[in-house]
Amino acid sequence: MSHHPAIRTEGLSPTYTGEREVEALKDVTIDFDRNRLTAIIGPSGCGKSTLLKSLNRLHEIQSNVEIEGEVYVGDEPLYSTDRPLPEIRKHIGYVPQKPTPLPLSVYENVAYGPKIHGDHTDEELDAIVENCLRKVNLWEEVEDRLDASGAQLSMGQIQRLCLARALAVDPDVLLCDEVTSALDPVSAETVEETLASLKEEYTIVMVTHSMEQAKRLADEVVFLYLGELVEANDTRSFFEDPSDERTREFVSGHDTVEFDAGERRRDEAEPTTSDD
Ligand SMILES: Nc1ncnc2c1ncn2[C@@H]1O[C@H](COP(=O)(O)OP(=O)(O)OP(=O)(O)O)[C@@H](O)[C@H]1O
Repeated sequence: MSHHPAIRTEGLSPTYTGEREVEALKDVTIDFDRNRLTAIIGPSGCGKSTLLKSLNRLHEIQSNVEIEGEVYVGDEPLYSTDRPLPEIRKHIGYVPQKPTPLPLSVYENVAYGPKIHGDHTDEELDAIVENCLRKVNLWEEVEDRLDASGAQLSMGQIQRLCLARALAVDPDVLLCDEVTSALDPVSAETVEETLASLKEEYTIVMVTHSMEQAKRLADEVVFLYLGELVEANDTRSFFEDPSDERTREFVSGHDTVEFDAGERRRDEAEPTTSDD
């Protein structure tokens, strides 16, 4: 347990309400340490996306969800609060799986958030855009086409543009939902390198289906199984000396477990809406 987590959950139990109720997470209490990259892994349907989205109340946009428990961003509660949601969300950037630029220029994709959230001069905006594009190692590739449409970039460049867009409002925490899974191997590697450098400055929580990626990038690993937090540990201990039998099984032959758990979940409930 960290003494100064950037973000933490306490007894978090989100339930999707609909024709059939699904308790997607069961009483999950976890700290996400500052300036660390935490990978959330586990079989299909175990609640990875739900946990990630609970960390900035994103699932509320798409689904009927009832939340028990709380998320704290620093000391501030995310759920039992009167503060406007956009103000809280500003501290928690979210990057989805599918690289999706806004239908705007490269420059405006990054400037969009700061323009909404603050009162900046043109010079300040220029500096924010350049700084964020440099942080994601994209500046040199796009500095001569800042006015071109963001959609004209390659998929790997777009994903780094999305990261730059998330950084532009100066968040503390970055939530990354399988951000390399839609990319070719070379682009995925570039995005991984970017994440590795960003964790020096930000707290990153990342969902991944790739154990190898978790091993390469993560400082901490969180393993979920059927909505339960089974094990959370530093990456090395997690993979070399897992303490729970389910973790051992997953680490040594995760494909089988993934199939079984996915089937069980699908039997339990059919989601009414997709969250992907
Ligand atoms: N919008 C929804 N409505 C109802 N149930 C949902 C909804 N979204 C997810 N669920 C259910 O909640 C549980 C957790 O889903 P979640 O998407 O968080 O898992 P996951 O680990 O991210 O899965 P995957 O690896 O397949 O993306 C599953 O049983 C799923 O069917």
